[in-house]
Amino acid sequence: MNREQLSQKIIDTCLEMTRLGLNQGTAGNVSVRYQDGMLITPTGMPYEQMTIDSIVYVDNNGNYEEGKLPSSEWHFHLAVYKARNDVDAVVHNHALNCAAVSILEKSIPAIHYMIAVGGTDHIPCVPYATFGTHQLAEYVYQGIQTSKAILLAHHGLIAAEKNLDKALWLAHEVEVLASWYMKLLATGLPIPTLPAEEMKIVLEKFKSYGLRVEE
Ligand SMILES: C[C@H](O)[C@@H](O)[C@@H](O)C(=O)COP(=O)(O)O
Ligand SMILES: [Zn+2]
Repeated sequence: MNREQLSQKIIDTCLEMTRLGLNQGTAGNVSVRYQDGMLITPTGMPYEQMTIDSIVYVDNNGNYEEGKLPSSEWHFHLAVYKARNDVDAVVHNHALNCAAVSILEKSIPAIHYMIAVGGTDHIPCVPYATFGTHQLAEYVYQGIQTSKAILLAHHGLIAAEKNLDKALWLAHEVEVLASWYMKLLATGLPIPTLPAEEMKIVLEKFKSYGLRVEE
């Protein structure tokens, strides 16, 4: 895809993220790897107002186009691309249940085999740091190496995948997992989790599972 097509795809992904109930207001941001950097949503702009000209190119050194302001979270988007060669798209949101679990500063354990969507047996929660900082990007850099989906304490979710469709799909799956976990926590009962051996089997099966969003 060329820059215009990728920019339109970013906007469509943002709008779909809101339609799925995964975000609100101007929270969240979306990027794709592009040339020697990435294309990313602008800061503080409602998704409905974005045009392809609003999307900002940021190079791998953090330089961006004059007259445009990229998302305040461009540091952590670049950190994801630096940490993982196997992903080309990043979605960040403040989805209700993901944010709720992140406020508890908890990772989501293996409550359901679908926890394997991130590539490991839990969805990690990285420590809190102020939005838009190098410290937050550093926590993201560490956490995203373990899992393609991570919670940011007292903030929200990051999901990274091969393309935007897959990244949004992953974000949606993790929000469902987070909603189950919040319901389970509310019961006050002990929460059983799947054993590590079973999760190893599921993780292996997921490598060739065919019903995930096509590339
Ligand atoms: C304060 C921001 O909303 C922050 O939470 C950021 O993480 C976010 O989600 C949206 O910021 P941008 O509009 O700068 O992408
Ligand atoms: Zn945010």
